[in-house]
Amino acid sequence: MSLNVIDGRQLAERLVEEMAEEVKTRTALGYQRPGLAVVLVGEDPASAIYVRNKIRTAEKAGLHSVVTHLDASCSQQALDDIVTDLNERDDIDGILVQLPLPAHLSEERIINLITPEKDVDGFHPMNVGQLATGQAYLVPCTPLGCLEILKREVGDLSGKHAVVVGRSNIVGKPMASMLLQANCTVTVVHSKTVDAVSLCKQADILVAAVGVPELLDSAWVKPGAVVLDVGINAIEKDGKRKLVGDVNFADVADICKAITPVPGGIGPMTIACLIKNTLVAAKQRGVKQPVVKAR
Ligand SMILES: Nc1nc(=O)c2c([nH]1)NC[C@@H]1CN(c3ccc(C(=O)N[C@@H](CCC(=O)O)C(=O)O)cc3)C=[N+]21
Ligand SMILES: [Mg+2]
Repeated sequence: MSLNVIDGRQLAERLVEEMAEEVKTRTALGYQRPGLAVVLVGEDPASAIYVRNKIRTAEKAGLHSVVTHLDASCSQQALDDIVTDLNERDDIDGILVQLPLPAHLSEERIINLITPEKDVDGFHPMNVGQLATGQAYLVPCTPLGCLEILKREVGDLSGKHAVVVGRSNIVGKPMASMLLQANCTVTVVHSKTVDAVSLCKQADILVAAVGVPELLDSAWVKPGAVVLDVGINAIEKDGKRKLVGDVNFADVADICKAITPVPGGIGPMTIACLIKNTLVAAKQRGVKQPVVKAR
């Protein structure tokens, strides 16, 4: 079987270019530039890199962006105040508070505090409920990126057996909702599942989101399956730091129809979908301000 390694970087770049065109058109019509706010608490180096990537991509798309960096020891009240202010700001369409938060801060409280209209992560219970009832508005970026890839690689998903490995609120659960909405037969496999391997082996579409380095090898994959690897795990190999997914790429690559690599697969698509959600939020809010043309 000829192997198809899905180039998430290239696809994401194309999506961002398309969105940049759309932003240009909208601003030319007098709409305010879509605005994305990212809030980072603490000094985790991986989080800092992700936030920088998000802002760089937002700028490529022509968005207005604001980063708020709070000290790791900041109070819940200080974080709440920042979010409340962003909720009210007219120049901000999308708000993302980078997770995980330091242990003394409540993620649940922040997820509930971000106004659903600006919740570009799609984590607010209102947006989760809208997705679950087929009224999707803002949906989580990582599964949305997965769906974009599947639309291109598989086309019509109707009747396909999709197996999602992992049941997090961020990836597994919303991924299962979206696949169900697209008329797949959906199985969710998790740590308490009996015989996960044989269930995965039946998948036409296999989404791995467990956070265990290279857990899924060829025994888990049906020949001809499309495999999406959501995991981003830093491991030591031959004394060097290396990023690997939840799938043993080398072992699986020659039996599947298509596979996303790590890095360069789902990660860049997640960020492209964050920009997409910011545009969705901006259009829904529809803030149009008079344009004063300098001459
Ligand atoms: N509120 C919130 N929303 C998020 O969406 C969110 C979050 N918090 N916290 C952290 C995770 C992680 N995440 C990634 C996004 C892109 C890449 C990405 O682009 N990765 C590249 C490069 C990775 C690298 O070189 O380190 C790749 O896979 O090719 C990775 C990870 C979003 N997250
Ligand atoms: Mg996200």
